[in-house]
Amino acid sequence: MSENSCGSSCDKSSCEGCPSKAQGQQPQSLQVESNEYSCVRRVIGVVSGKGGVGKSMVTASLANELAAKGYQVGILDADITGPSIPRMYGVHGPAEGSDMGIEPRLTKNGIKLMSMNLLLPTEETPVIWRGPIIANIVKQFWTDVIWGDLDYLLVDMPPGTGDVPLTVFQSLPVDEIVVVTSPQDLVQLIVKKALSMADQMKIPVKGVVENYSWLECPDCGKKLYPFGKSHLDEIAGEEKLNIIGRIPMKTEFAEAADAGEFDKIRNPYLNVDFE
Ligand SMILES: Nc1ncnc2c1ncn2[C@@H]1O[C@H](COP(=O)(O)OP(=O)(O)OP(=O)(O)O)[C@@H](O)[C@H]1O
Repeated sequence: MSENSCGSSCDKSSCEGCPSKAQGQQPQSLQVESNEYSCVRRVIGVVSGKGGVGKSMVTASLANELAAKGYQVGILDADITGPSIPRMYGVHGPAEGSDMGIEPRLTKNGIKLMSMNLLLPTEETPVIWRGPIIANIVKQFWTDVIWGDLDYLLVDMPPGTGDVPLTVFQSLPVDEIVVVTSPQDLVQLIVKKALSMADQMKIPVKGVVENYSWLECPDCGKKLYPFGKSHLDEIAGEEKLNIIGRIPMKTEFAEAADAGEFDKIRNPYLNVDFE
């Protein structure tokens, strides 16, 4: 595992020269600076052109696989109106703050989390805010949260290509994106929109993950394709995309997420050789 430039103890002076600092200083950039006690080596945005493809499950699976490889990993839940990451890990708020910033919460497998759900009075409280306020909260998750030393910060992006994802792309130094899709015709078109947005923002695409690729019959073991034929190979070929994984529908994934025990989940369908 490569060292990040911050060294082991992260303070203001040691963070000078860290990638997460330098990018914020680019001229004419809309990017905001990370918290002074954060040293984040790589920021990976997990996006989908639309909701309902299991983006949060894929984000958490990628985080688990990277953490299992020994990397320091964080998840910034930028899905402000539909935050689901803390619940999946059984992590509850309130997150605590100090003069230094807001402390992320830790999952049982050592992943740092920040999400709107950790700041709300109750987890059922709805977030009924307009886009600019939501986008500002996401910025604060970068500027005010004490991420410390991280090899990877995975950003669970809000679905779609609207105002909030746009601001997130512009404000955070997203190094690469992972696109999550499912095997439906309509999704193919929507993936192209997500790719086109990344292209316009000049953010490289690390690869694509297809979720809900198949379902195994519990009786005969036969593979069933409830969402129809996959178009992943076609789209990956056309767009020259790296396929990171094809994930089947598995009851254990949904059960672990519902039970707040997603830290126990390993996802052998993902290839996270990210270096
Ligand atoms: N491959 C899968 N097998 C079984 N359950 C899954 C799978 N992928 C997602 N789920 C479950 O489906 C539900 C919705 O998934 P998730 O919250 O990740 O995505 P989403 O809400 O569809 O996506 P988004 O974050 O794009 O709104 C969750 O309970 C999750 O655990």
